[in-house]
Amino acid sequence: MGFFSRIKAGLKKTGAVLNTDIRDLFKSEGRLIDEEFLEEVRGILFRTDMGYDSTEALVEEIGKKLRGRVVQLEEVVDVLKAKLKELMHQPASPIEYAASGPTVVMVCGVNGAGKTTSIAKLASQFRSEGKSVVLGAGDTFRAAAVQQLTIWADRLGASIVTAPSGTHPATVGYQTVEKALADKIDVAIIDTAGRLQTQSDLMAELTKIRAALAKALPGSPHEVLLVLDATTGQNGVSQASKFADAAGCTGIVLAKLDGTAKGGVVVSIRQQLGLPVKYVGLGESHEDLAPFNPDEFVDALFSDVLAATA
Ligand SMILES: Nc1nc2c(ncn2[C@@H]2O[C@H](COP(=O)(O)OP(=O)(O)OP(=O)(O)O)[C@@H](O)[C@H]2O)c(=O)[nH]1
Repeated sequence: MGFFSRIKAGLKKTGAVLNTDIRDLFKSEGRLIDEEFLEEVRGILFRTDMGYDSTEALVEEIGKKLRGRVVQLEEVVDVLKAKLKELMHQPASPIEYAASGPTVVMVCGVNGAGKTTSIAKLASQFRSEGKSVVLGAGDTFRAAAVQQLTIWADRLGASIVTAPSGTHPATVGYQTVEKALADKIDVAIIDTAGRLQTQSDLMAELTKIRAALAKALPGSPHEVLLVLDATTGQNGVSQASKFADAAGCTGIVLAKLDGTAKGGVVVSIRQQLGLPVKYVGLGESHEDLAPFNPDEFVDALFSDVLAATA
């Protein structure tokens, strides 16, 4: 499946809410765009977890372009799509590769967000591009996490650096980058233990891990990816701001987008934090990761609404 059909399948739940509800606004021949209509659209957009600012920006745009006119569904959808694309615009390349030497990617997030799965997916993607990969098992608290990552490394043909339980994760990060340098490995992906954004000591630890990577290879980490569970909707936005402060996040991997009707949170993250969504997780297999492309995301989100009226 190409990106479009995969993301369309992944966005089924969000799309269902959005498309059915918007279509329902147009039961008769066209609809007058007045305050009542705008209020109804506001409610629908809000339910997809787009957040206050994005919802207001979209409603305002519809008002500005169409207020006082009787229009068809397509015209409203066109305005929504154009504005959404504008709100989410971001650089095309998901990963900022190092100019030379290994590219170092640090991965963080709350417990159960989908970090390990996302690391496996990223490793799989890099391997399919012919890149060599080393994983750093930085979750030294949980033996199971190390085990799981080791299984993925074997399966995907990646190297792995592990350390005895209780080793400081910054040490594992440092050693992983050292190995990448020594063995001329293209990409080092450093796992970190899950933590809550309210645990200030653990958040400070992220700053230390980051510093250790920079010490092992100045200029690294090249990417610090925060894995967010899309099903948490707006909660993800507050998580992201804390992680961004502590770890200097460069982008988001939005996991579990397939399991939620809250896919609109993508818009909110971009708007409120300025952080690009770099990848989306669309299932549990190591192949279920897609680089995020805002234009295709928007087209996929609204594809059913137009198909139904075609
Ligand atoms: N449907 C779906 N499930 C996912 C996705 N990503 C991860 N999962 C599932 O979410 C659960 C948690 O994923 P993990 O990768 O173990 O999460 P983690 O953040 O590493 O967890 P901790 O190490 O406990 O902090 C697992 O059951 C995964 O299979 C996704 O994109 N879609």
